[in-house]
Amino acid sequence: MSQHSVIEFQNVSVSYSHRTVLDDLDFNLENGDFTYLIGETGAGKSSFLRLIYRDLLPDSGSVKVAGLEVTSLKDKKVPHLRRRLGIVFQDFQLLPDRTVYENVAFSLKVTGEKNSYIKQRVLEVLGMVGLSHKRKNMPEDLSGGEQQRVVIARALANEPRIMLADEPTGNLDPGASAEIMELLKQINNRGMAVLMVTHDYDTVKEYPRRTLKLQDGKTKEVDPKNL
Ligand SMILES: Nc1ncnc2c1ncn2[C@@H]1O[C@H](COP(=O)(O)OP(=O)(O)OP(=O)(O)O)[C@@H](O)[C@H]1O
Repeated sequence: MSQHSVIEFQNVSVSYSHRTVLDDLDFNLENGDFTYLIGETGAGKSSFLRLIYRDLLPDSGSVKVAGLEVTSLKDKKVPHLRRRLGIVFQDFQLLPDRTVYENVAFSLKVTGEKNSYIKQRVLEVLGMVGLSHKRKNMPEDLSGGEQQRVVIARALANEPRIMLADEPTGNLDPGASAEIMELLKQINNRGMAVLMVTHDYDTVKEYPRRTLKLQDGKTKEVDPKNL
């Protein structure tokens, strides 16, 4: 793994019942990169992300994430890997019966942090996403964009090195999408690598970054302005 890489795939292949989804693929995400992963429905974007947080093992090849070889990682080390990742997915929803504060605190409690640290850190990350004043509210009191910002705060709480975002602007109106993109940009400017799966080409054009298109099992770099 190069000194600067935070994710490195080498010769990665994934097939489901004889359908090859990723085909001898190489991929590299460097420290501080911001990369979009695009591709048609069924191209394999979710499978690509699942490899990174060890929800899926490849049929062959090597997957290195934040210095760990994921393919040979013991089960008990998987939480250790996931703490190095901030995960912002549409299906990682907030707990509806807990306040905003508790939703963010939860991810720190499971790692066994001290209460005094948890309090300080939760207020810090809620401040970063501009939602300290909503800490006592329930998720249902928040707009979709605000809820997504809480999800981002929760993902930031453990100070991950890499942010994985799957369609973070998927269900949001343009104003809320812009807020989420500004936030991801800020997070990236602070040095965190961001890998974002999206179908939202308007956002990609507005915030152009390295864009990889997944097609026929491989990634190809495309010009984000010509999508
Ligand atoms: N567990 C599975 N068993 C069998 N086939 C699967 C499985 N998971 C995914 N597939 C198939 O593999 C292909 C890639 O799926 P994947 O979800 O990775 O694509 P995607 O690019 O994320 O799609 P979308 O944009 O619709 O979310 C699809 O044809 C899908 O039906």
